[in-house]
Amino acid sequence: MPHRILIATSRYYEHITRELEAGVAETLEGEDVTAEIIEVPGAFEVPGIIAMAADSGRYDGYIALGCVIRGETSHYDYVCGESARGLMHLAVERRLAIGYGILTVENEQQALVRADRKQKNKGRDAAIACLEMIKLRKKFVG
Ligand SMILES: Nc1c(NC[C@H](O)[C@H](O)[C@H](O)CO)[nH]c(=O)[nH]c1=O
Ligand SMILES: CC(=O)[C@@H](O)COP(=O)(O)O
Repeated sequence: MPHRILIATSRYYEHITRELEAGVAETLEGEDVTAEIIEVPGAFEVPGIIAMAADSGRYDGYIALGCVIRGETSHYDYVCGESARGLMHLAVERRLAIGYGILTVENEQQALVRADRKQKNKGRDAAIACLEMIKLRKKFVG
């Protein structure tokens, strides 16, 4: 039975998140999984859509993708902090297998390097984490 993965992706910096998605897709290739992408406006909405999807019971794991670039105000801190806190809450309180692929960076150049499959490829890291947490969850939760 293939593992069912939901990729919850922010469209706020689409040219960045598309590259993260490509890193995820490359990593999942050849794995016994099915993957579905759902889009949200920004990183702030990612935990909420995963919570809603988790209520369906249709997925074994989740990959959260996004890109948050610091602006002039404290908004960056809230978007980064609350999206991370929301995902951690889901992982711990609802035992969800989540790979974290939301970039939190100072500028676009830092984001490009981290999304690029030939450089830091953070999409791959998030996919690997999700796969490993799905397997570990089956060991402890069933
Ligand atoms: N500035 C960034 C945002 N801001 C938007 C929020 O995530 C949210 O969609 C909005 O406040 C409406 O609820 N989102 C990112 O993903 N990246 C940013 O750099
Ligand atoms: C991360 C953000 O929300 C940021 O892009 C918003 O920019 P600003 O703080 O200049 O309003």
